[in-house]
Amino acid sequence: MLDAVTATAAELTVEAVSLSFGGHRVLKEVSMDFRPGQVTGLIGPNGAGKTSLFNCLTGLYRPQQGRIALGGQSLERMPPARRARAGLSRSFQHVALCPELDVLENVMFGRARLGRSGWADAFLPLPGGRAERAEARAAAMDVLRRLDLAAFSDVTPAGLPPGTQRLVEIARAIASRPRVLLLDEPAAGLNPAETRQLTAVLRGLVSPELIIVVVEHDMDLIMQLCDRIHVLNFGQRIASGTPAEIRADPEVIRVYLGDSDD
Ligand SMILES: Nc1ncnc2c1ncn2[C@@H]1O[C@H](COP(=O)(O)OP(=O)(O)OP(=O)(O)O)[C@@H](O)[C@H]1O
Repeated sequence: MLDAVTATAAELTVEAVSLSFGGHRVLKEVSMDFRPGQVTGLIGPNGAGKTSLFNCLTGLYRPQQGRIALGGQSLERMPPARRARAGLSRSFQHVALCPELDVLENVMFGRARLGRSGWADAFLPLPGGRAERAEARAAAMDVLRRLDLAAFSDVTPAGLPPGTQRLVEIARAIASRPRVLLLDEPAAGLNPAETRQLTAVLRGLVSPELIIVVVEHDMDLIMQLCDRIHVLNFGQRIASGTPAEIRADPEVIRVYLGDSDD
């Protein structure tokens, strides 16, 4: 029989990843893992390489060295679209919802990777896509209810407050039932009340199969939300640990927390 460790879902692993632009080394032999059932924070000063590492995970950037694997399967030769189909889902620093679609349709768009007949069938009135469209609507509506967004299903995103738009983005990201949810500065532009709501929503998403990774400068959110934290500085991992361990790490305090966690 499998023991508890081997029976858990797949880990996302980064091994000795290095990335350069011209002569500028942005990531230097970075190794870390991201575990299912946990929220992992990725923090560090501006320019430390956090977004670049996200871009390596999603396939937007190709590291010159190192290995990235999900459940032991190398992602190296997989272009971004295939990684998305393999279960990597991402939200961006700036809200990137489709302004012409209403909230429900935006979330349905997130389900497109699960569809058998492609995203066009989810929207165009083609006969082959009718059943799939109904299924996608129902599933998207379920996600909206889960995030307390059902009341906004038929409005377009532009009229919604920033915190609600952010939650719609997250709804779209989880509608694809990802194995890995990568959130790049989800609290950017939100007020404290919206940030608290976001923290609660993200905590509610934790499930045994799902890997959640959050890049964020809001240390209250990071410390409340995360089970583990990795810290980058000048492209190098300088610490990994629980929030309490990271808070007490002298190197992390020196390069990052010293003037931001007061
Ligand atoms: N496409 C690119 N071309 C050249 N340099 C890049 C590129 N992408 C990132 N960089 C450089 O890599 C370094 C790390 O940037 P990155 O955006 O990954 O940092 P970050 O930790 O996410 O910062 P922030 O907290 O400000 O978002 C920076 O010096 C940046 O200028």
